[in-house]
Amino acid sequence: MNERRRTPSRPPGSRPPRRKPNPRPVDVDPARQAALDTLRAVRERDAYANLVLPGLLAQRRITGRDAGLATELAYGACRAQGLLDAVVAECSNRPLSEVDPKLLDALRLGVYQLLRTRIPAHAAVASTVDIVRSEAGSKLAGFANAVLRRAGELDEQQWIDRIAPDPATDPVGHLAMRHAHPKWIARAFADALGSEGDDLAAALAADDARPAVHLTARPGEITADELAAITGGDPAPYSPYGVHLDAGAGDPGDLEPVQEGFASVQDEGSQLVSLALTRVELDGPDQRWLDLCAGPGGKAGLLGALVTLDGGRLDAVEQAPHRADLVRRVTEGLSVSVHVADGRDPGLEPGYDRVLVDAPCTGLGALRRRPEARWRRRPSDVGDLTKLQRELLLSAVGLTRPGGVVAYVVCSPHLAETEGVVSDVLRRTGATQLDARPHFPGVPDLGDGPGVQLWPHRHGTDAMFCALLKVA
Ligand SMILES: C[S@@+](CC[C@H](N)C(=O)[O-])C[C@H]1O[C@@H](n2cnc3c(N)ncnc32)[C@H](O)[C@@H]1O
Repeated sequence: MNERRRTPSRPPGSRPPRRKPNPRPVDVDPARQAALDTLRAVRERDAYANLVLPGLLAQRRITGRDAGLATELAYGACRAQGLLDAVVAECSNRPLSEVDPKLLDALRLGVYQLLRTRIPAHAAVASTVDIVRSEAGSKLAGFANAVLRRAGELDEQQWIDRIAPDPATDPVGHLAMRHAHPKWIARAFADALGSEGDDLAAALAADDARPAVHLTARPGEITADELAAITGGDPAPYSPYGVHLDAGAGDPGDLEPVQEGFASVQDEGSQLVSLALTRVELDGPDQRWLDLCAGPGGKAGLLGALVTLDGGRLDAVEQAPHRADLVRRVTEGLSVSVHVADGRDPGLEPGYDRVLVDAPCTGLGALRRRPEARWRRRPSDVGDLTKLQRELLLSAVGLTRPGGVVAYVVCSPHLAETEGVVSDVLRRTGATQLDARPHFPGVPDLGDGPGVQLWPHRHGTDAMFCALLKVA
């Protein structure tokens, strides 16, 4: 409040001054408020949108179409943040750094509705301005109104034409803006694909779309056909254990087979790389398997079920105790032992027949499943991670018997995390790299090998990488 206009204090015993009636209370739409609160939690607390929003919806009893709208707005605005900010910056008379962060969250939500939904422009503007007015008063509501009206003068394509770099001189920068990715990530995709054109555009577009939920039918418990029939999903195209559900299907955790442990939520790519490890022909024993980075247990659940059916055993190593607990829960009843240890020196007896290293990575291959991740990751993350990846893979090779096999997996197509790590470890050990492609039967477009890079736009999976190493 302005100091100079402060009301003088009232003399003792006098009647309190009549209060001005409050301005008309603003009806704030609960779906949009939930979306906005999610954006705030992501920005203020580094929260994960897909953990925050379901909690808010349950707490506020937002269901049905409203829940669908809140989800579309929250996840969509998180994904598109860089593009939305560029448009806000164009429409604002002050630099973004001077816009109050809470107001910026609301503007992102408004611009998202204008550019990327079919919500009529007047409703997108009015609902956002209402929220700003209810929280911050008329002055900022006026600012929001002015920015959003300007943003609504062009559609998404026209904004891209105006603000994205020229495709002739900066094709990667152009596609990065068009598909709302940071340029360094678009660059990493371009390097892995060997394309700065249509293939890159298709990869970024697929990465920007809301993905289908994939389930794994637990081997020995239920078949993929049975699981598809129960859940109303479709059997997956490549994994014999996979089922795809619609992107908009409700919370898969509520499905009975998932609650009963017959099925788990797992990207089909994650199933395929686990299966590739099991499909390599081995001479000699095949009873001791190891998962060196097991939490939260997606791959350990599948490998554990398969090795149990074969009469063998899986050791599952995880450094973080709470994630090791998740692995224990997923693998209950299977021949699996969970160890809380550092995979670089887990203190286990060497001589494993098959070893999986699903190393911590940038996660650039699963950005479509984590709405805010692309704006949170930094290029500097890559260096620290590749060092850890190399150390874990070296440890895995050391723990594997001669003639045994190691699968090195990351959910990233970044060449430093994929081929860079593998070629370095091959150089330092006597291991040889196998052609992984025959171990992905029926999967098309696997490139020149020997490693396999899966892609959302080609395979409908996360962009997982898999290299298979035979130990000398
Ligand atoms: C990519 S995730 C593994 C995902 C898991 N395989 C699945 O399918 O659910 C990598 C895991 O490695 C764990 N981790 C990180 N550093 C580790 C280390 N030095 N040794 C063992 N595990 C580690 C992380 O806590 C994380 O749970």
